[in-house]
Amino acid sequence: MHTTPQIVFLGGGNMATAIITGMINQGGFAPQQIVVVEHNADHRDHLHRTLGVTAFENLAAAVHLSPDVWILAVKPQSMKAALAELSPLVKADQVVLSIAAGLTIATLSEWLQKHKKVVRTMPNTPALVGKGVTGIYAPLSIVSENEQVLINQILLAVGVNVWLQTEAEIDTIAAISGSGPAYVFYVMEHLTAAARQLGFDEETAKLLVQNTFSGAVALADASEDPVDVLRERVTSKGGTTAAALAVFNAQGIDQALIQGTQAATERARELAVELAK
Ligand SMILES: NC(=O)C1=CN([C@@H]2O[C@H](COP(=O)(O)OP(=O)(O)OC[C@H]3O[C@@H](n4cnc5c(N)ncnc54)[C@H](O)[C@@H]3O)[C@@H](O)[C@H]2O)C=CC1
Ligand SMILES: O=C(O)[C@@H]1CCC=N1
Repeated sequence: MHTTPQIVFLGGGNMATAIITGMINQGGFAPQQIVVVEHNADHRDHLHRTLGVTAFENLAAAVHLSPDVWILAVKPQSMKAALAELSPLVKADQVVLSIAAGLTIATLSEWLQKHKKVVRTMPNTPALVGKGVTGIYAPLSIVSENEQVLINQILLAVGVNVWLQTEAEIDTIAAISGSGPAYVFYVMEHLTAAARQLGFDEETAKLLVQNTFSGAVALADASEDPVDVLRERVTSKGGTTAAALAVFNAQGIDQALIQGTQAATERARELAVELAK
């Protein structure tokens, strides 16, 4: 590994930009340590202008690069074509870290001419504001301790990391924290609609819901009590909250959450097969 690690991103869209922003603004990385290969000129300009990183249009312009870590940040559907170009440039001692949903280590390794040091991660979109959760699966026998430290440092720049023991856990973490922001937005969306039905205008409904969510999360963060205790504290006996919760329970919302996350896990497994083609 270089004394000052070098990182190359393949793809410089939303997620790569979020990670690079975190690496430079919070993670202690210098712009000189990072290069991006990105087809889109606007994305390249943005990365160069705002963060000072070098951005190349394609891998042909980047053949001289020899990074410690390649980060795969293109969409899953673009990955096969991207790896066909990348494959000849990857050396055995370099880590290839994927943030793409659904593509297994076996598939990525296959597309990289059996490259061994492949690490798989499952980020989530709050990474865009530095509050992400990233699941990381790195086969520990083939990724050194120094490499693990570097991977941890890169992803800590956009939130918290959870190191997983098996690759199968990437699918279950996808069902919780990967897709989870969508579940939260779903509840926010429908609570906003409920507020509209009760007569609030759009702006007030949004304000009520947004601040109720951020306030409740801040309270849970600040409190040592678990969320069920916090919930009970809001719920007066025979009061309004109890009336609402009785309906939620009767509708089986608790069970729906379990079944929904099971469906997400199953879909992740199916996607792995579909995307491998
Ligand atoms: N768990 C989750 O919620 C999330 C996971 N992800 C994963 O992150 C990855 C990136 O997603 P986004 O940043 O949202 O996508 P994006 O579309 O914003 O960025 C991808 C970029 O790759 C570029 N690109 C495509 N092929 C290329 C190639 N061969 N060489 C160079 N550049 C190329 C495109 O021009 C584009 O700017 C995806 O694989 C996705 O699965 C992203 C967001 C959230
Ligand atoms: O919906 C998806 O398939 C991806 C994985 C986790 C979040 N988005």
